[in-house]
Amino acid sequence: MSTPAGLPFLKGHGTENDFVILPDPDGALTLSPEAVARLCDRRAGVGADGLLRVVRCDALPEGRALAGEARWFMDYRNGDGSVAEMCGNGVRVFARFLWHAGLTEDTEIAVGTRAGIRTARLGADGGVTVGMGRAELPSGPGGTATVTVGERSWPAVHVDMGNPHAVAFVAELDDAGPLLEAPGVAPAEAYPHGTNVEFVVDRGAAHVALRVHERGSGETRSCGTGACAVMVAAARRDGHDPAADGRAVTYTVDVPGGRLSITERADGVIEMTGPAVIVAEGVLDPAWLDPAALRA
Ligand SMILES: N[C@@H](CCC[C@H](N)C(=O)O)C(=O)O
Repeated sequence: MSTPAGLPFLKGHGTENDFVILPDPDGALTLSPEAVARLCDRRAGVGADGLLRVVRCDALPEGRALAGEARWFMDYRNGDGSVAEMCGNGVRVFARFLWHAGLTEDTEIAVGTRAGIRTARLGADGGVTVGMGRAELPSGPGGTATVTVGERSWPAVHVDMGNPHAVAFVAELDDAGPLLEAPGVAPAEAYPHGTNVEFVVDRGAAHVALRVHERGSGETRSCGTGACAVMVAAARRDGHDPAADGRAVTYTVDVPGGRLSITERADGVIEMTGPAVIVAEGVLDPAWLDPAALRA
């Protein structure tokens, strides 16, 4: 009697924001939120903040419009199984995976995402630089918000990096407490689909540190889009606006899991550089997760 083959997977991280990577070039898998949450479960599953499904752009309805610009689509899911538009650390790990798996020979790789094309450049030192697009800072009532944890509240800046962020400058990173639940954010209408929340302190000139509570994942050790949102909020606060004054600016952003270097170029495009690591690869036991259940 032959045993059914299990599903191949990899595990990777970028500044300790960790991911289950599921190669699915032909888009044959149907990933329910429950299946994703099970895979990302840190006790009963593989364990991760999120999941990166690797699909050809032309094999996925959401990717088809991007197929002329990118071969691969990053289908990103949060640890609770919800879908998100973008994941900055994820794009670096995704690009590293494509190279690792021999799916590309290019060191500059266009990746399709729900927020559009992101281009990753693999460095010889293991670092990856990603063109993250331009930040949007909505003006008007939705441009600022109030973030609340327990009894404490802070004003926050709304920054859109393809996905939503509320950036709050605080005196100490511990001020927000253990972040066991999603911080409250008001007005709710500013974030109709929920938001990621970053707490930020200064470490020096053009150098900040953050903690993050990610929508759909909880507190994580890093968030690439969050770090970019923080960089932009800090730059505007410090009087820098490259797209307006033509002068690029670079910030160091420390996250609990490492360090990112983020530049806002004179054309307003944000570039983020940081590590991307493939940790392990293996096969899911078919007795634990029957691949047929994902191909239904
Ligand atoms: N960790 C990611 C962001 C993942 C998506 C986020 N939780 C959301 O729901 O928008 C990053 O590195 O950017």
